[in-house]
Amino acid sequence: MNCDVKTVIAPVNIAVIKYWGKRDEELILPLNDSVSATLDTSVMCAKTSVCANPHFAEDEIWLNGKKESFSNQRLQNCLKEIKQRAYNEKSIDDIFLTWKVHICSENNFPTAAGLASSAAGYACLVTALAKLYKVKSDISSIARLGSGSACRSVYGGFVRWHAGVNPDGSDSIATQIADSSHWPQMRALILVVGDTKKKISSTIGMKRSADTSELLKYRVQYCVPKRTDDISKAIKEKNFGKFAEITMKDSNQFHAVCMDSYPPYVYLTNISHTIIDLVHKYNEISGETRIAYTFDAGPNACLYLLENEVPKVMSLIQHIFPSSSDKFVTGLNFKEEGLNEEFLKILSIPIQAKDSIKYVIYTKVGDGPTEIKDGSHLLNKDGTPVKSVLI
Ligand SMILES: Nc1ncnc2c1ncn2[C@@H]1O[C@H](COP(=O)(O)OP(=O)(O)OP(=O)(O)O)[C@@H](O)[C@H]1O
Ligand SMILES: C[C@@](O)(CCOP(=O)(O)OP(=O)(O)O)CC(=O)O
Repeated sequence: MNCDVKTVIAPVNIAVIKYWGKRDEELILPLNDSVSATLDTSVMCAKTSVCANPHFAEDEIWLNGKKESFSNQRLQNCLKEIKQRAYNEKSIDDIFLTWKVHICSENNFPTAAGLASSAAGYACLVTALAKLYKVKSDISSIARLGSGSACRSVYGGFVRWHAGVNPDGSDSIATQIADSSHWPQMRALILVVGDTKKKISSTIGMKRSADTSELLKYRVQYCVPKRTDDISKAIKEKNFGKFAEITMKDSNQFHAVCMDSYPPYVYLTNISHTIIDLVHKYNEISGETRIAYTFDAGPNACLYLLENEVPKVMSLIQHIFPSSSDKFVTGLNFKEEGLNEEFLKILSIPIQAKDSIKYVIYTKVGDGPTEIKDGSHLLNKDGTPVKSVLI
């Protein structure tokens, strides 16, 4: 029994205008547009293999080496919708759509830890299924059914998710603002403060905010539309100062919405606040905005900055947040830079307890999902997971 295995890798994305709040829970339709940068798959990615066969008894999924239940509604919705699309497009024989599928996926970074694994994971799954069923049209609205933010990982570069107005969600899709080559100096440093599962998931948190926060209503109506247009313009014009200011203000407002919810909930820790303080002081001393921070539903910071700033910022982070790890920084290579004593004095941020930041991922803006054609599948031709992925 041989089947055609399709394998795809897909990126994470980190929003600069945050998606927070749904107008439809089942179709995962957001209250507002959002904007993100897609990060390079050579550093962080999900990898997914899929295959279908008339002899498979049931749909099966293995995630990070473990068999998981296929009863997950979001997973089922994605599969159902991609088959529907294939049927509408007449891209393959109808009989193929009745066969059960096997799916095997793994992330090369922690799952469910606020590092956008669901975004990379569902973008990867839906793209792999689209390859399997030869679906050619835009699939961002199908990735959206897995996790809202996943629709932005379907494209590389800088991406906007349009909230849309149609009740069926047909216009709630992602489009590219600029591709990955547009702003080649743009870099991201992910400062991992905690990589354990968060107490309040994004799904639960944003529901509570949509139900109770007055500030969220104000944000959706008055702040996000202007910010979204302004940041798209800043990206197109490569205006880092503007890009950074909007990014930080939007992150701060999102976390203020969490506090404005009832009961309130908090994702940022003291270390997150020290990072915020550090960035503002750094920018102030520099006389211009050279670093932006943004925080998702967790304590980890994503710093956006330009490549020429990386050596200094990285040395500073290693100085303020000492580590006992010899693998403190992973990802792209960079040169160390000596720190100026005078600069440290003016900065006056105290050195933090060892390992307050667990590790740093250094990456850049990258492309969308890509099919892997070198044969390094996660499924064997008989649909069983390859041995090395099982734990
Ligand atoms: N590679 C993958 N393939 C399929 N599903 C995945 C994959 N990776 C993650 N998921 C799904 O996403 C869930 C984790 O999503 P969750 O939103 O809790 O965490 P996160 O995406 O890491 O954090 P955040 O959305 O706040 O950035 C997993 O439990 C799983 O259902
Ligand atoms: C803070 C965020 O990262 C929230 C992401 O929320 P999810 O996309 O994980 O939520 P669901 O649609 O319920 O799966 C902001 C963002 O990525 O825009």
